[in-house]
Amino acid sequence: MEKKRIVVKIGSSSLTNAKGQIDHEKLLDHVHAVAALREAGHEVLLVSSGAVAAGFARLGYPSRPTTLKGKQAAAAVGQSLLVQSYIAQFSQFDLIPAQILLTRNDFSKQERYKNAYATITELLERGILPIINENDTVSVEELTFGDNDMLSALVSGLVHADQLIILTDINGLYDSNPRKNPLAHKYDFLPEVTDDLFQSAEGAGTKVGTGGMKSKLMAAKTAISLGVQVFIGLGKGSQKLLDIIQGDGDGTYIGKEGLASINNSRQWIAFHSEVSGTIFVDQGAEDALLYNGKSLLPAGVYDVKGSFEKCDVVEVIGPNGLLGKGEVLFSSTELKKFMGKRSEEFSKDEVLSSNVVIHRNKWVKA
Ligand SMILES: Nc1ncnc2c1ncn2[C@@H]1O[C@H](COP(=O)(O)OP(=O)(O)O)[C@@H](O)[C@H]1O
Ligand SMILES: N[C@@H](CCC(=O)OP(=O)(O)O)C(=O)O
Repeated sequence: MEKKRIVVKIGSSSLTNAKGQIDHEKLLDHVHAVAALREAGHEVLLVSSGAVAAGFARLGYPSRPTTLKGKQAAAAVGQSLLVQSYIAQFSQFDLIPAQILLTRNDFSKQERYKNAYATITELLERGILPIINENDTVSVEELTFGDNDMLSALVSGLVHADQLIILTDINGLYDSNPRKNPLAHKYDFLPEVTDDLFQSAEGAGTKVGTGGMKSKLMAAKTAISLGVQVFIGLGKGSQKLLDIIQGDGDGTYIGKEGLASINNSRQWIAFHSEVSGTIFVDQGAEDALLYNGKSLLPAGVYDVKGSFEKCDVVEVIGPNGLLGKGEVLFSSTELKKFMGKRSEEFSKDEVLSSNVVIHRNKWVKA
């Protein structure tokens, strides 16, 4: 069988009980299934939720806390308990877990993003099992990934995974919430995530889950745009993940075969970068960028807003609105001087390291 790289996301509801304790039977079931995937030769990364859910009871909370400091304190306690359990259980399969806690900032700063990629790749090459969670204890509310569904989608793009498996407490996406509507119909396969699907998806099903099916759909949409196929559902026993990758899982498969993988520079520009300014371009430049796969040259630029440096990310506006984002090779001061000019109009003392404003490899359409 062809070796695959699989990201497995496990939700709080699939690891803990409502009393704020790790459910060791559930955890062990996942451990057996991950070990079987590894045994079959596949690479695995776990994105494990459950820190808050596993920690709150020990802090004396009767249920999952709602305040930021309550959640952060619970996560600090629960994360250690979770990883302790994983280390103990994986050791019987000679698998060594590595804890990776990420914040939004680790993705939005390009250097940190590249570093996260390098470290995870090194761990995988050495046969280690990365166990990833959000660094809840230090994340500021506005900077979080939203939830671990989105984190798992971004991680699956980062590592160019073959598949993202989102394990939850329900066997897939239904056309309405099956906990409320017994006649709800399950989707076995969805070629893509269309906007109308969001109407059928509601919030979390239990007191420990956070995002519900809505956030899983958002995550699936993101993963697919990054070239990663998705499965949302459940299973039991050591064969469950092998069954899922072979197409026999109990859930919803999303995305067609052969999705194009997106290189990390483009992923970073599209999903993580902060925009430092705006460039306005004419119709010729719009056609070059959108339809002809060309780089943006100064001749097509007629206005510049904001103050940016070379290698910052800017958004580009054409006559018909937002076109996309890209890494700029001119500072805003330089671009104001050269906009509207053709390369041959640059005088000798104006020779720059590049006459390209945004290279096509560092450009993503809106
Ligand atoms: N259309 C839908 N199809 C399936 N489940 C849905 C739908 N809308 C809402 N849900 C709810 O989403 C829940 C799973 O999300 P969540 O509780 O956040 O789990 P997790 O902890 O695994 O992230 C299900 O238990 C279900 O109640
Ligand atoms: N980082 C949080 C995850 C919160 C979250 O997204 O939970 P879930 O919806 O159960 O995947 C934790 O470990 O508690």
